[in-house]
Amino acid sequence: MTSPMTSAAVQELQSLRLLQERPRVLHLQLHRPGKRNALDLRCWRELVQVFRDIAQDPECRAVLISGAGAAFTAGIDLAELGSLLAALPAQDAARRAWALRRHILEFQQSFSAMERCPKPVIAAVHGPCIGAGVDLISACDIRFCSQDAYFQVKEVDMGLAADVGTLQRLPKIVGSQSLVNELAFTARIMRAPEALSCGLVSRVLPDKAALLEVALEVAEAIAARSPVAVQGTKVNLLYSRDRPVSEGLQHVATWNMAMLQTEDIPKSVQAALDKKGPEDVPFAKL
Ligand SMILES: CCC/C=C/C=C/C(=O)SCCNC(=O)CCNC(=O)[C@H](O)C(C)(C)COP(=O)(O)OP(=O)(O)OC[C@H]1O[C@@H](n2cnc3c(N)ncnc32)[C@H](O)[C@@H]1OP(=O)(O)O
Repeated sequence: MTSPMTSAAVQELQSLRLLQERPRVLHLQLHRPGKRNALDLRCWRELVQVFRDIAQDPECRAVLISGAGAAFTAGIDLAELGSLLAALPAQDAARRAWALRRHILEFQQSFSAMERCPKPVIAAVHGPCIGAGVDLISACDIRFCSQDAYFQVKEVDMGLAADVGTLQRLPKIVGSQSLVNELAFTARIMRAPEALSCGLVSRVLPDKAALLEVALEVAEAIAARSPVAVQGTKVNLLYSRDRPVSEGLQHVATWNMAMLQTEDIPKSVQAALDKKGPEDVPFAKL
């Protein structure tokens, strides 16, 4: 079963690479290994397009994101960041500010598209995950890493406040606001064991090969389940994250007044009665 996402349009990706190694699972690689997968403008744009396409792709039910080569990512491409700042309109502060605001909102779109995509996204981090890399993984649904991974909210060392999601999402992932504040104020490197203990990642694997294998297995397990159930779960978890419990409950009631009518429920119930698992049920595409 090949996803439409592995078709011609996707072959044109340059800073990303899209692989299909398991049925119904897409594996997106940050793919500038010679530059430690530094996120260039092409990459930021390709991320938006890829996740918009994945959201619409009925063959894809889960996504894995990893880094090619020696790093997950070295963060924003610093050479390009310099050029972008140098190219701002010279004559007027208001116009420079307006142009910058537009750029920042565009950068934010890349990770928001990933977060809004109803298919669960698993980040598999090995080696350095720096600056915008932390923003990126904060927008993912599940984070695993290898023993050699490290995480750094590096923006403060570059003279800026992080502005593409870390400051907004990380406190909701990591239980301790004090820890987030410390990491963001000091750019201290956090290694895999601490990332596990504070909840940034939920598993640490010995090396990259084991990491990718486990991440693909989990993606496959997600993809085997009812897409109505899984995607409804992601949408409602995200909705509820930023709202009071009462609003989340209203939302899921309204959601499920439509979705409980799915054929996936009787199929799943019958499978359970027959002592079969969801892997044995042929759920229709969504
Ligand atoms: C509106 C803005 C929104 C976004 C803001 C985001 C901000 C951030 O992301 S702040 C963080 C920026 N990143 C960094 O400060 C990391 C810089 N890189 C490193 O510290 C090291 O490269 C790293 C520890 C990741 C890996 O070290 P290693 O020894 O393995 O490799 P290097 O020899 O240093 O690098 C290999 C080639 O990659 C190029 N490169 C590395 N990082 C970047 C980068 N961020 N941008 C552009 N290019 C990068 C490096 O120059 C080498 O290239 P070459 O000399 O051509 O071989």
